[in-house]
Amino acid sequence: MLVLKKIRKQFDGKVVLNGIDVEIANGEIVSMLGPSGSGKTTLLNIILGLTSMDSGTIIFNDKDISKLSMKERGFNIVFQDYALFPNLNAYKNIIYGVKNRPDLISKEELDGLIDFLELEPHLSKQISQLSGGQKQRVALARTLATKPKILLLDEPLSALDGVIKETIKDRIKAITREYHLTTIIVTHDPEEALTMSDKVLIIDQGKVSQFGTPNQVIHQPQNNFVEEFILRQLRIKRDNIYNLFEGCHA
Ligand SMILES: Nc1ncnc2c1ncn2[C@@H]1O[C@H](COP(=O)(O)OP(=O)(O)OP(=O)(O)O)[C@@H](O)[C@H]1O
Repeated sequence: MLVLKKIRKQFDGKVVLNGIDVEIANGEIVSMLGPSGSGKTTLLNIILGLTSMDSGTIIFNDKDISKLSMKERGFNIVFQDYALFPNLNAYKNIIYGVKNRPDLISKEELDGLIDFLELEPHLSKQISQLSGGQKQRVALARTLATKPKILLLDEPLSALDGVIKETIKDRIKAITREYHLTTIIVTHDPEEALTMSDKVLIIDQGKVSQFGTPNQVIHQPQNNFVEEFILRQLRIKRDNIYNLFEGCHA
């Protein structure tokens, strides 16, 4: 279990996280949802160990990891822009973090991962030759190859559209279930959060606005912000689609 206790963070005197308390069970997929600037990426980076917090405690499987370095924590992230190495082909990108670590992942496991993400046909391609969805899968494979104890994804679907988005969504869900991997996803899209996760962590002005299952968020919004920000956006989306169909019949 990952326990965040009273996490606080300021940048240049501006409070970004104002006492975040959350418990995430092992194997759970949690989406962090909130408007732009609400502190989602900051919280993700604090969990990763990339950004320091001003105060608070992070407990992972009963151990206080607050002061451990990023490497010692053993979590890993897929960045929003994928951060792939353009001078290396897809395969070299995938094995980048495990090149000299046969103890970490066996050849069979690596092949299994490449197979699961359907990356064989693309292994020798340069990054510039890959589509958005293929880049996303290479980035995912590179991160998963390091066998992270927690997988962190920053806006994993934002650069993708349509069918590719749905495919990647399903694949992320399938792979995290397969590996029983605790996964924390940053998104600003309510639909994405509600359809991808076991729990949704809604952040507003540096505080937890609601933390619950998609069902709880939809049927028991805990406050005005959840009602306005999340449910209103979904209603607008739905109305737009219905209006479109009505337009077709006219
Ligand atoms: N390194 C930094 N130095 C100063 N201010 C920062 C730094 N990183 C983030 N901030 C500020 O902290 C606030 C929260 O940023 P953060 O990136 O965590 O928000 P977010 O919810 O992920 O937003 P978005 O959805 O737009 O990515 C913003 O006002 C941002 O300008």
